[in-house]
Amino acid sequence: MQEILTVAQMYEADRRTIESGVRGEILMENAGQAVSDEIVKRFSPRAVSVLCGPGNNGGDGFVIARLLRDQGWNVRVGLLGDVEKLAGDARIHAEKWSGIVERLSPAMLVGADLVVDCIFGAGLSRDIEGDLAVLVTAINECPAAVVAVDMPSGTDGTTGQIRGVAVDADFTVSFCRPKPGHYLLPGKDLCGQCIIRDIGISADIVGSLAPDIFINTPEIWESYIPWPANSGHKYQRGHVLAVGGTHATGAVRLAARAARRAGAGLLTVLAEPAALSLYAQDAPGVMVAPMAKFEELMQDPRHNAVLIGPGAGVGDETRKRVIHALHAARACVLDADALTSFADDPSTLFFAVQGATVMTPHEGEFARLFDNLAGDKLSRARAAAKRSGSVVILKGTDSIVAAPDGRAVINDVFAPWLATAGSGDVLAGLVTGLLAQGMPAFEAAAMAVWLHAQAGQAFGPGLIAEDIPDALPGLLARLWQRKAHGVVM
Ligand SMILES: NC(=O)C1=CN([C@@H]2O[C@H](COP(=O)(O)OP(=O)(O)OC[C@H]3O[C@@H](n4cnc5c(N)ncnc54)[C@H](OP(=O)(O)O)[C@@H]3O)[C@@H](O)[C@H]2O)[C@@H](O)CC1
Ligand SMILES: Nc1ncnc2c1ncn2[C@@H]1O[C@H](COP(=O)(O)OP(=O)(O)O)[C@@H](O)[C@H]1O
Ligand SMILES: [K+]
Repeated sequence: MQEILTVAQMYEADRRTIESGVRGEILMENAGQAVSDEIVKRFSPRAVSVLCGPGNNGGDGFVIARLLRDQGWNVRVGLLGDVEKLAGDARIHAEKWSGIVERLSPAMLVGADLVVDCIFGAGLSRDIEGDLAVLVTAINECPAAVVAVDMPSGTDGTTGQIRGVAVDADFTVSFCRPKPGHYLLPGKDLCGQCIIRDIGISADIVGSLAPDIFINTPEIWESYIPWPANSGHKYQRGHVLAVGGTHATGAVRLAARAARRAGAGLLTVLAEPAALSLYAQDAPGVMVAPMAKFEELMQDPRHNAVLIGPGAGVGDETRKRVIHALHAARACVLDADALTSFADDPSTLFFAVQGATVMTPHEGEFARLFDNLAGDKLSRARAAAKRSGSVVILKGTDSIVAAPDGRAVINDVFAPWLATAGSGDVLAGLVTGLLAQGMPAFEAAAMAVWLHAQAGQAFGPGLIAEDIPDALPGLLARLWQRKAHGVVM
């Protein structure tokens, strides 16, 4: 599992490592070595300016400068403040640098082919302002390639937010484990390629911090995938009830296809008489029933998963069905209109949550339901999961899946092609299809986000929502191969 550590956890890992007998000076040497290795891998010797701040991020810079100069590079070093004011490991390494230390200013960029940003890392504590802001803007405007150490200066490691201004790096080398800010926007974009290097902090020490944020990889959920048994039949793969709207019928048709592709054994769309034939004619494998039968069908325990929201319409009818499904303790996926219908009274919705429930808001829907939650995306998603008692998928490029018990994953797959109408409906269907087969809510939500992102990335330009369900068999086959034969993805 690829753990993500908050900045506070990273400092604690550092502290415990030093307490266990590894000197901080060595960790800093290892950090500088890791960055200089990554630089040398990518560039031939050239004019490099290493820009150092007043803390340990700057200390890393002095190590990088020394190691590059030892390999024949033409290195300039600039420092914010005086060497005499540096403390601890940064001071030790600054004193090992025998070259000139210039004042940190945009003049450092003149003639540089490569800039190493060691101004601020994890210790960024306020907005970058004044002359420093001018310097950061100059870094972003100069033609040199930019390597950020730990974090692009100005990007908050925990939130990914810009504090004033931030360096826009070509690549970022960080240490031990990534921080949320490496994956949350805009941090993710500012990092460029993100490389995480070991610097001597053990896996045991990382484990002792009980990390509960992870990158969304198959290791998180693959052991929960409900693969059908050889002796299985369709009723063991769950029966989805999908509440279809009368007007925007495409939404549930997309969701239904995704739920079936995800493996749901049966799926029935409920709709008003005016729309019933549209759903019936859409795909031969879909069953339909009149909406008037909703409550009756809900009495049959075989109808074990319910999708409400895409194209459902905002209002009383949708509210009633949501509450009914939640009270019946069915696995529920609530999306779009099912969420917006509770904008005026979210606590009634949260109070009704009992069984496996997944809410899939985009930022707009999220704001309607959780209007007083502020802060970064990860914290808001986690707080929303706690408050609602449901698994929350807060969608976007950096989709978060958060569980009420505190676990969270962040999507790390770039797939901008997914920003297309109907793509969220497909995601909701995918989650429902997995829940119907008995997959636990957090794992089902995380797997659905992964499949969705992988499908988007694999299909690439030209993707429309209809393509996503049809990309699933290939991805599922890869997961199956991985289980059956240990094939690496
Ligand atoms: N385990 C690991 O990962 C390891 C990490 N290591 C490295 O250590 C780095 C963390 O070092 P760090 O704690 O010294 O913090 P750092 O980022 O240098 O900044 C603090 C300084 O900046 C100042 N300052 C802050 N914001 C400011 C602003 N807006 N405008 C102006 N000033 C501002 C702040 O001032 P203060 O708030 O105290 O007034 C303080 O002086 C980490 O990123 C990694 O590179 C490795 O060496 C080894 C192992
Ligand atoms: N730039 C992007 N990169 C990756 N995924 C994206 C991007 N923009 C949107 N998505 C994904 O596409 C889906 C869009 O959902 P939503 O906004 O509900 O659309 P719709 O209502 O049209 O179906 C979400 O799963 C979201 O995570
Ligand atoms: K930095």
